[in-house]
Amino acid sequence: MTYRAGWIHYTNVAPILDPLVLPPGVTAITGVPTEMNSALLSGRVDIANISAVEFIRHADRLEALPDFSVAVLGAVYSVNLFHTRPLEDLRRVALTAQSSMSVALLEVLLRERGLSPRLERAEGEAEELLASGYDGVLRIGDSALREWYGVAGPLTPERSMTALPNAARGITVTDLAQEWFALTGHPFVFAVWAYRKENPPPAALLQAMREARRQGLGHLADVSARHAAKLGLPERVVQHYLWNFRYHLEAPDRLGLAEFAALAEPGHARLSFGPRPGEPSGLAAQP
Ligand SMILES: C=C(O[C@@H]1C=C(C(=O)O)C=C[C@H]1O)C(=O)O
Repeated sequence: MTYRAGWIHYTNVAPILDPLVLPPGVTAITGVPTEMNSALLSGRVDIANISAVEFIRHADRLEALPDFSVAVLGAVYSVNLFHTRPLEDLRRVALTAQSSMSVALLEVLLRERGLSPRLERAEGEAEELLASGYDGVLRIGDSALREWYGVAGPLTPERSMTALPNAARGITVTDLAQEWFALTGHPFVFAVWAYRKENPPPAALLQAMREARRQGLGHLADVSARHAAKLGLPERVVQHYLWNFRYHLEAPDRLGLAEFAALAEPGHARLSFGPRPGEPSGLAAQP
């Protein structure tokens, strides 16, 4: 029987997905996070890298791979609130329909500051939406990275990624993962690789994914060069962007995930993870 995968194929997953050779009997489709979240939950695919908040919300039905994540400690550069007023004065914020995780993160961050602007779904370029009456716009993924660089760039020999300004032309960019780090001191996990508990992936797929990640991270300059050309961004930007991700769901990532789960979805079911490589079976330890 065929095992069906669903991949969110943003640039941040390229170090795992670009070199991936699917084993026989496994097929794959691609889409944005909200599409892959619903494809997994409705049974159209058997495994997907999904918004971590959906894994938390459906922890009774889903299990996650123990060693795969899209996480960061500090800035992420591609989950951004673009705004024209200070956070405290925001009235209307446009949310992207592509994301479930960043919306949940924004809600937690606003709640922690006692803020409650109106949140509405609206698609389009951040600058256009800001010109059309929104004072905040949440964007994720490749377009958010590009739009961030449009505000913060250009990179010069003297100015590294971390020295770029976070405001220009009246637009401030607030990086939500950086805000999470300021609040908790922990990494933020955007995505995990989840499957329905009764239908775990074949060992050959796991092996292929781990091999692909080794290849991708081992040749990060090549992966970055390819994607920099596609995105129209300098190689140095994409290299820093990709180097900055944490792809192994390590102990600090799980701590951040558990902390987010407690804040965003109190009362959620216990999170379960598949056996770590080399472990015979059963659930891996909780943080
Ligand atoms: C950091 C990002 O991570 C992605 C953001 C997601 C979301 O917001 O729901 C889901 C999967 C992640 O791969 C990004 O694409 O900018």
